[in-house]
Amino acid sequence: MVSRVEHPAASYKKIFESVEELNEPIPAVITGVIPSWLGGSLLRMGPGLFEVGDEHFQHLFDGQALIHKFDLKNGQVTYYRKFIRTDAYVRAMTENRVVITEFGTAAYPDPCKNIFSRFFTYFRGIEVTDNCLVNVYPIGEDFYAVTETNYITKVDPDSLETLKKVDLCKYLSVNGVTAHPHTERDGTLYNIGNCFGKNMSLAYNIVKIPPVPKDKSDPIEKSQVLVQLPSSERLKPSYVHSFGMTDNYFVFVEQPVKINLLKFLSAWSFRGATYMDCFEPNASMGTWFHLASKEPAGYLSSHKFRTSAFNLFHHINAYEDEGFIVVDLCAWKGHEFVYNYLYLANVKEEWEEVKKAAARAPQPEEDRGKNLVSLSYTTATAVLHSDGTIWLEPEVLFSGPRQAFEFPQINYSKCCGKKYSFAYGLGLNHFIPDRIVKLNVQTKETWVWQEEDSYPSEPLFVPSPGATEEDDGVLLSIVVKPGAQRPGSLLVLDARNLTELARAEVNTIIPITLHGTYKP
Ligand SMILES: CCCCCCCCCCCCCCCC(=O)OC/C=C(C)/C=C/C=C(C)/C=C/C1=C(C)CCCC1(C)C
Ligand SMILES: [Fe+2]
Repeated sequence: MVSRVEHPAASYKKIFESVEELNEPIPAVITGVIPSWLGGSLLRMGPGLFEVGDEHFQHLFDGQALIHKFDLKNGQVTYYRKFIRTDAYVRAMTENRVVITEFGTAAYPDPCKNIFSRFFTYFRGIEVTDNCLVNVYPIGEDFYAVTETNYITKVDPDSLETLKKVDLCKYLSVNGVTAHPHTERDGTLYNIGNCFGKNMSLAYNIVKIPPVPKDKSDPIEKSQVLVQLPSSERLKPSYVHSFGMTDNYFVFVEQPVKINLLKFLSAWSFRGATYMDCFEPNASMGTWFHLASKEPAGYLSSHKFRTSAFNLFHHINAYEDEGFIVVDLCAWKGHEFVYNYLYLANVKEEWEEVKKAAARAPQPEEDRGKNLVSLSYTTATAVLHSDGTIWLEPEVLFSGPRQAFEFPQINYSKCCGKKYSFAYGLGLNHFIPDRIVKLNVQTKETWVWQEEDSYPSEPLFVPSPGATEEDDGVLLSIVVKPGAQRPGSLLVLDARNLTELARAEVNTIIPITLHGTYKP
């Protein structure tokens, strides 16, 4: 699956540019045949506004949250999008400037205010962003657009209207949770987040939101902390973007990208500080794996699993087999933070510059290990050392120079936490998304969908009704082809071999989307 594709025209810049929301859904022009059983909505989140007034957002994860929807019904498709009315968005629109500090862009006090109110603005404390550009998923019967802070935003999945802002701190002892919860068949939802505990102690809390109660009340009100995991450093928790879940265990990977809490708490009183300024690498800790049992919930503190340094954003899947826990991840070798390379100025460079920057960044490839684990199908190793630590070496499932397999998806309803064969992902070519990949995690066989000057998004797997095979279903991805007559499209691929079944094209550019949900 190693791509040799080049992008000299740099048309990928278009997916990092602002667009307007739509007043009503627009019909798409369909080629091919959309399976008749495929009726529902593809909901996705991403940044859609990259500047306000004369101020530009700096980082890929700063643009204001835009929700996208492709509706599929009776073989017809429409496309719709709306900006989420977060406080960050509404206040930016009202004041025509960045009002709330984003991940990599600082807000400055209003220059029109007098010196006293500007002074007090500095000391009002941290105004945490609610810019929910990362993902949208259901909690009970409701849908929420989310980032990684304590604020999540309830949205109407039909009209895309913003309904209400919810502060998770009211219900849970966390400073934020990931945008990648796990959901069980009955609707129970698990997530993980940093918690700056008592006496400045730090921990990661795994939290649980139950299914909708019989009285139909809001399940978020019944949230609870299930288990607490310790931080390797007292004042520096690691950045956490996702976690793994098997039938009986939670898997938390503590990566060497640290949040310096002192910097975090003090940085905000200085002009121009952002979340990005509070991260720092730990060059000596490597990467720590933590396990917690689900039932009864408890941290397994006697197990000290360690491996060499990598950045981790996305778990692919984890499962138990013959007494082992197999954990599949998208890893980036090294301790330097990959997000340092995702400033908009970098990803909007000309192609040769994009390639040079990606060559300096942590690499998605890994080295091969020795076969000491007794599972017949893996070369991954786990070696017990005299100090009680267990040193892990991975088996590399895919590796290519500056070619990442990222934004992984699986047949979630069938395979989450279970032994499985197929992962689907977005192929990043020097950070530019330019192909869709299917990977057989057992045999390492790959399949690729790729088209010239086309930039796809994370492919979501939708199973065929009554399917018995793991890969019997379709992949849905938003593809942007900037030079085309109808540059935005919904692509429907046969998940068995990545052949195109249909595409539904609209006459608008669709900016980059990060994650989303298919609502049947
Ligand atoms: C789709 C194509 C992408 C093209 C480029 C991608 C390059 C790929 C690099 C690897 C994959 C990265 C995946 C990341 C995906 C993502 O969605 O990230 C978005 C994350 C955001 C917006 C995180 C925001 C987090 C915040 C504001 C956290 C705040 C906090 C702290 C830092 C400390 C604790 C408190 C608090 C407030 C929670
Ligand atoms: Fe993510």
